[in-house]
Amino acid sequence: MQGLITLDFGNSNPHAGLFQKVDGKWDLIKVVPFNELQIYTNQLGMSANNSSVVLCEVKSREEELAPLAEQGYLITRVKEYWRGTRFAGMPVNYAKTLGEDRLIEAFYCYKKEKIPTLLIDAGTFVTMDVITENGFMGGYIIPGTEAYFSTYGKGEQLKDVPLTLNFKHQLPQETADAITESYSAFAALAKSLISEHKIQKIVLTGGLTTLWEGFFTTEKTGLVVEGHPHLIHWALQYWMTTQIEPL
Ligand SMILES: Nc1ncnc2c1ncn2[C@@H]1O[C@H](COP(=O)(O)OP(=O)(O)O)[C@@H](O)[C@H]1O
Ligand SMILES: CC(C)(COP(=O)(O)O)[C@@H](O)C(=O)NCCC(=O)O
Repeated sequence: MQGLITLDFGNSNPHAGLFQKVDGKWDLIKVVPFNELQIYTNQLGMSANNSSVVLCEVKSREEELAPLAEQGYLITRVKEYWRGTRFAGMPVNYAKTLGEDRLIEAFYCYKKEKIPTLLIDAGTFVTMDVITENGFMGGYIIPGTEAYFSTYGKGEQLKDVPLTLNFKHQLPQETADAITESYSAFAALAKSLISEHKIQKIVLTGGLTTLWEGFFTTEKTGLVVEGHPHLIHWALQYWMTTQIEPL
């Protein structure tokens, strides 16, 4: 058996993807919180003898990573291959400060989709990136719902309004709706990107995927909208096995 552990160290919820190559084909066996990784590698018979590790980090967690290095795992880091301008043949029209998560997911879309794609990773922050046959074209960083709605804590009459993430997609006529529905301003930004860049496909990932799906399914746009819950792990697996070492 050959294994690959993909690590996504985002701003919250660091997690790991456990891949195994079975009959020449890579399967994602499980995605687990990083602090439970050891339990599952033991269960699945994965070790430094048969598996390697690939890491995408937006937030450094060196101390938590140390035990893996001590066990002898070879850790490939996306950051060591990202020097700006181009990444594995993909032109990148963005500063070198581009987050590794955005980079690696965009690379996957660039290679797999071949049509103008809007990639939305709705996590702690929401990123909205445009990928075309010309590469990574740029994108926005907007607050995730937790960060966004915490702003209302500054308003005396707004701070205690109970909110549910239930969108009505209508002109609000009471306070809770007026706050909640305002988040759809970001969906309006996505829609303007769609027309400006002739987007044919939207790829959604991250913890808030379902919420974002709701923004696009209320309209008949003719666009393909695809939820890809473990995009980051598949993107890391794809990059690792095609660009770094054909495992
Ligand atoms: N199952 C879920 N249902 C609703 N919200 C979720 C769920 N899982 C995560 N979230 C929300 O998604 C955000 C984190 O998304 P995630 O993609 O895990 O983060 P990161 O971008 O840091 O990796 C948080 O705001 C959290 O509230
Ligand atoms: C934009 C992000 C905060 C998103 O991180 P996430 O919410 O997925 O953890 C991350 O990609 C990041 O820190 N980027 C660096 C700045 C940039 O991409 O321009």
